[in-house]
Amino acid sequence: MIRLLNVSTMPPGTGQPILKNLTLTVPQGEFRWLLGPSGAGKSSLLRLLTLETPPSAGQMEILGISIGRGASKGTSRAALRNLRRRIGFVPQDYRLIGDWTVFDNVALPLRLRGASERDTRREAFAVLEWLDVAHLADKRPGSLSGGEQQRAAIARALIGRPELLLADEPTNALEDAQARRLLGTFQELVDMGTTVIVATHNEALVREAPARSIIVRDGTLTADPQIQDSFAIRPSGEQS
Ligand SMILES: Nc1ncnc2c1ncn2[C@@H]1O[C@H](COP(=O)(O)OP(=O)(O)OP(=O)(O)O)[C@@H](O)[C@H]1O
Repeated sequence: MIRLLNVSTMPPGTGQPILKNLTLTVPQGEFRWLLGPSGAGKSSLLRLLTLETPPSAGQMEILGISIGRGASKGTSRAALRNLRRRIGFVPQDYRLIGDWTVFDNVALPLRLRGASERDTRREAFAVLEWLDVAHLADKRPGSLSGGEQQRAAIARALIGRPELLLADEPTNALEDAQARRLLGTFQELVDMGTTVIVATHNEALVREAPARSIIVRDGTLTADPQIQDSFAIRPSGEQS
């Protein structure tokens, strides 16, 4: 469950809020598209939800944990660290560590949790295979194509079986078939009780899997005109 009540964010040096008075609830196990024009605040909202940017005002609760103003002031560091490990994030710029292999990048969330090397290998290869990049496990990210890097970043976000998955434009470097396959993965996660929020400009993808949307404009939320009951992938070829 995500709950925001009148939340604003003001990253250091900005002087004014980027996100203003956001009030929002997303129940556990639901899917939301995160939509809005370029510069509207989608990435900023995801950074708030991944706890990278603390709220500057308002109240916020993520996966049952209340996040205080200034983050570290209101919630203990240990609680924030534990909470971060329950969240999977696919950043727009992938943020793969260039000196590490794809395998080590993808394994990181499990290693941070203290998983055994055997479990880490098994899980890492399972997600790498699922995303069709297992053959690249020993390569460095710099030698991969954009789409391969994006799939490695998605694998890293999925490996810990997160309770909350946040993805920033996760299909912009993917081919259509891969993007459609990713929709299937989102569906599986939602079926398992994961909350999934995906920022995208890909209107065709949204048409293919209509769902409720969080719509951001100028740092505020606007109403979703097309309320869908639940995330549902349309059979191929069906038109809206
Ligand atoms: N750290 C920061 N300092 C100053 N301004 C920022 C910062 N982060 C974001 N902004 C500004 O906040 C606004 C929202 O940016 P954000 O990246 O969240 O938009 P977006 O909806 O994700 O855009 P896009 O679809 O192009 O990725 C923009 O005007 C951006 O310049």
